[in-house]
Amino acid sequence: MTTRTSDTEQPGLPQARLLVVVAVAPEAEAVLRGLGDDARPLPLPGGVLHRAERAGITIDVLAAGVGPAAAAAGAATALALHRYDLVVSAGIAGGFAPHAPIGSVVVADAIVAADLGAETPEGFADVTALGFGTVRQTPPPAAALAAAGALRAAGLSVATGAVLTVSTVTGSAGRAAELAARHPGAAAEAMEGFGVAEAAARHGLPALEVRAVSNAVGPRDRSAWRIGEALAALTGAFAALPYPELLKEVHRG
Ligand SMILES: O=C(O)c1cccc(C(=O)CC[C@H]2O[C@@H](n3cnc4c(=O)[nH]cnc43)[C@H](O)[C@@H]2O)c1
Repeated sequence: MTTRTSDTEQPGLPQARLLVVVAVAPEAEAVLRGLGDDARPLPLPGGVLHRAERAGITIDVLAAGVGPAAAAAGAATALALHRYDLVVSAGIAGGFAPHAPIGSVVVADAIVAADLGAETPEGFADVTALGFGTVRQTPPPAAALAAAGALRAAGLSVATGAVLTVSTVTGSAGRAAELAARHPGAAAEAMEGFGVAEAAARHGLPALEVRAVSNAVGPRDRSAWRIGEALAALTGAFAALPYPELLKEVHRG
């Protein structure tokens, strides 16, 4: 039988738990460095969770793979096997100019599936406009605000706005302009947030998205990606997030 409690949990005194879902191992390592690097591995079907403790809170980090499907499958697996209070999608991202320059950290105020829909003669129609499904998950506003405030207080360059989830990395100015026009004020583009947030929603849990910007959304220029800089910003963000406050806001909401 599957159990949803951990070996660290006291009966009658459930420990607060957070699940962080990233795409690839270097992102998981960056997050874990921010948490203090004392994580231990726990097997999970199709992957490995790395469990850290911070401020009395259990934080599990999972590298679930690139793209919304892998992210949703990984998150759903962890959520089925363990109890969590909050889920965070994290990693590197493309930033929309001028809101989110390279090296900045983006805290999502909306997590939007930006290419889930159909092309029509009148242009793109998302699945909500087509009459089924949703393309937007909204992080708890107070928790997102608390996260952004703490990151700013720690000296990080922080932007807030929608983080778009796409299945194809934008590689042209035309596509960047089209996305920006459809989602005014969008701060970043990545490939996993909506999958993670959908999995969380199925379990009745809130989700945040925290991204460090490695490149500008626009014409493809691999030489301009600053992955090391973004991973360092991700480490800084996970060292500075106010975990007890986030969980308090989530439980209050
Ligand atoms: O274009 C390339 O050659 C290339 C080289 C290395 C990595 C990639 C990726 O597509 C990584 C995708 C991975 O990183 C996130 N990410 C980072 N920047 C963006 C972006 O501008 N648009 C979408 N996703 C981005 C994403 O969440 C994936 O996990 C490409």
